Amino acid sequence: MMLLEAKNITKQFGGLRAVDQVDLSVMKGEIVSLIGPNGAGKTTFFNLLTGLYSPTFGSITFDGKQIEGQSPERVTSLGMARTFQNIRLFSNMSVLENVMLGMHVKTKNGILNSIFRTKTFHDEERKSKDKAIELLATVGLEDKCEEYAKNLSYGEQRKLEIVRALASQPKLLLLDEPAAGMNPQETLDLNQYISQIRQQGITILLIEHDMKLVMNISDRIYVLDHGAKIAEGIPSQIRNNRSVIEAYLGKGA
Ligand SMILES: Nc1ncnc2c1ncn2[C@@H]1O[C@H](COP(=O)(O)OP(=O)(O)OP(=O)(O)O)[C@@H](O)[C@H]1O
Repeated sequence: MMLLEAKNITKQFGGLRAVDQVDLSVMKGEIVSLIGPNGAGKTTFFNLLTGLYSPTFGSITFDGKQIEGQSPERVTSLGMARTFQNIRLFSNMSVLENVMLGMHVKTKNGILNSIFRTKTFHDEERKSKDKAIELLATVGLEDKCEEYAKNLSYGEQRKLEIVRALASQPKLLLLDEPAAGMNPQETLDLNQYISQIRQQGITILLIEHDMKLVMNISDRIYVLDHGAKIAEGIPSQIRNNRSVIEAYLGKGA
């Protein structure tokens, strides 16, 4: 079943076409990677999917609904969550609070329940807290609930960002360079963790520069260069694709 279908997506910044007529689709349950040299348009494409930018042209269908140009809050509430290339945690809040904030979109607590601190409010808070601890335990961070996010190691902060995204119970998780700055062991752990997330029924779209991780984990790969899609296929097809090799290494490679 198709979960995400982007058609003819184009984003123009003044004279620059950062994304140029890209078609991309993701089936439910897949792990799909989006790769390409620096400046290829990958993050811009994520920003278009998640509502941070509106496309200049093109349509995006997610879980049967048109979402192009919708607000990030609306897109999150429909079941899409993401992490960022540069970690965006609330560094002066605790690990637990960071995850609970990610959950906010799904809790039933309305403004009145929050103001009057009703029984519903307390019940919901308790449920959210238990769920957050359960999620943190999947990455071994349950003992660090009360730590400030800023005191976690870099690898732990990356994991916390993923957990926070998962807290909104997404159907589709977008990961923007999750292995950036990780050592080989942390990258191996991440590989396993992403596979576990998929086993829970969550579909994954990944931007990543670590080719070992990409080739290992992806069902399919899309390659962008200068905003345009230059290849798509399974890992073995992409590894041997002439245009892809040239995009990374230059013509004559
Ligand atoms: N808000 C913006 N305004 C103007 N130009 C932008 C904007 N955002 C991105 N760009 C430009 O669009 C192009 C694509 O950038 P983008 O960050 O999407 O590439 P990327 O593939 O994610 O690169 P990297 O791998 O280095 O993160 C670049 O030339 C960038 O300078």
